Amino acid sequence: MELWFDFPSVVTYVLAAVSCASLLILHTRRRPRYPPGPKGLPIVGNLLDVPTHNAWIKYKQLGKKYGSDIIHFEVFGSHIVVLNSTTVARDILEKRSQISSDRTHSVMLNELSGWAEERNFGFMRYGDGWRRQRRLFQQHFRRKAVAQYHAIQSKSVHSLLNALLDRPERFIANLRFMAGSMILRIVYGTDIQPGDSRLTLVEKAVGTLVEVMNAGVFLVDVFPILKHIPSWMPGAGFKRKAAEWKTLVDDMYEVPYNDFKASVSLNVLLGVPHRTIADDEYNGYFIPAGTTIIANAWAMLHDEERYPDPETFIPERFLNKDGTLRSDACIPLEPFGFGRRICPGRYFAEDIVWLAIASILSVFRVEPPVDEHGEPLKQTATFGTRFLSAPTPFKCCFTLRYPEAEGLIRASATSTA
Ligand code: HEM
Repeated sequence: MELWFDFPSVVTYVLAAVSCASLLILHTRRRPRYPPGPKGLPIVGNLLDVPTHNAWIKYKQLGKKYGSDIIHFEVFGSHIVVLNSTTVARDILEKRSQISSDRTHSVMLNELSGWAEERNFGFMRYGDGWRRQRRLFQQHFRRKAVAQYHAIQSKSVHSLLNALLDRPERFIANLRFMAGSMILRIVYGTDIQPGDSRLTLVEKAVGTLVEVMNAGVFLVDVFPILKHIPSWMPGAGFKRKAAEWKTLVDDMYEVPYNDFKASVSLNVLLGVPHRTIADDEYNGYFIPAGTTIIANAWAMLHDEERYPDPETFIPERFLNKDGTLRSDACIPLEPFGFGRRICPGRYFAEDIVWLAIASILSVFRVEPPVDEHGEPLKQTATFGTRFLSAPTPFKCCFTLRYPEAEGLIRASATSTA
């Protein structure tokens, strides 16, 4: 794990030394029985064991190593618990949701970088304020309410098909534009064109969120008192960086545009961490109040017992021998989180993902590109290794399934424009 801090000043040293001394005292006390995990070092604990790249894969490997679906880390006295199976995640985040639905307050993220809790209830601490916001949101996005967006969703998908016909090589940009422009139509009734500068601004601002999440541990989150050191001091590089990020985030919130961000962060392999608000015991393990809980959705969806050979694309795994859908096949909910904080946008998301995939496949054959001998080029699926992982750029061809498809695509794009 990276420690994000540049050359410390004398003040920083003194503050850190005092806090380290307290941590050392705590460390030497009798240790409760936490879930298994790597043995940490004095004071810093598991700082060097918490992975920052491909964390979902490493958490699963550690779970196997310790023979447990639940693993534990301690960093500077703060506890982190990772849940690698759906059963454990349901037990802790659903059955005990009254104590496991809080969010961690991060000085770096929520105070210094502009991602204030009041700007997005996804960051809000568990309580009445969050409850009010969530209720309001759900009125517009619950299962029955999302039908009102189907016309806009169809219109966006029709424009997407048209864009795929004109610029198939830009398929990733086309998909991102569909998501962003659709949210704008729904929330503000605004139509935008590809390349709109506000869209670029939002993408940059969301990038800062990813950077904060990726950076590892910020000392200011371990010792919040450091937020008071002036930005010009040596050791305050994190404050200068945060000020840069905050400028972008503030700009984004100034334009009526920020809801776009929900649509760009689709691949949340580790969910959004929860935090516990009371001491708990699970299967004989102690989980103290204030523990950060990470649900490893990737590990759950790569469970070999549920999905044999999980890395291979085998759609038939969901079908009966006669080609009909298996009665126990269902859309896995793990990517949308758990319990009281489960993604309230999931019905909307499921509908648009289904509509886009079904529409693309009904008019296009999506295939790998071919080499000079007409043989399909072999491509390995690789993904980003850090928080919000997306597939690394790859090539594919969109070919019309039948000649009349072009007319259909053009006509539907014009009729819904
Ligand atoms: C495939 C698309 C999506 C995925 C995979 C996804 C995933 C997630 C996850 C993992 C969480 C955290 C859940 C937890 O804490 O346990 C979350 C929260 C949230 N999502 Fe989504 N999401 C998607 C689309 C959307 C959309 C389209 C919207 C808006 C229309 C949305 C709005 C929210 C909000 C407001 C929260 C915060 C909920 C809270 O903290 O109470 N999401 N999402």
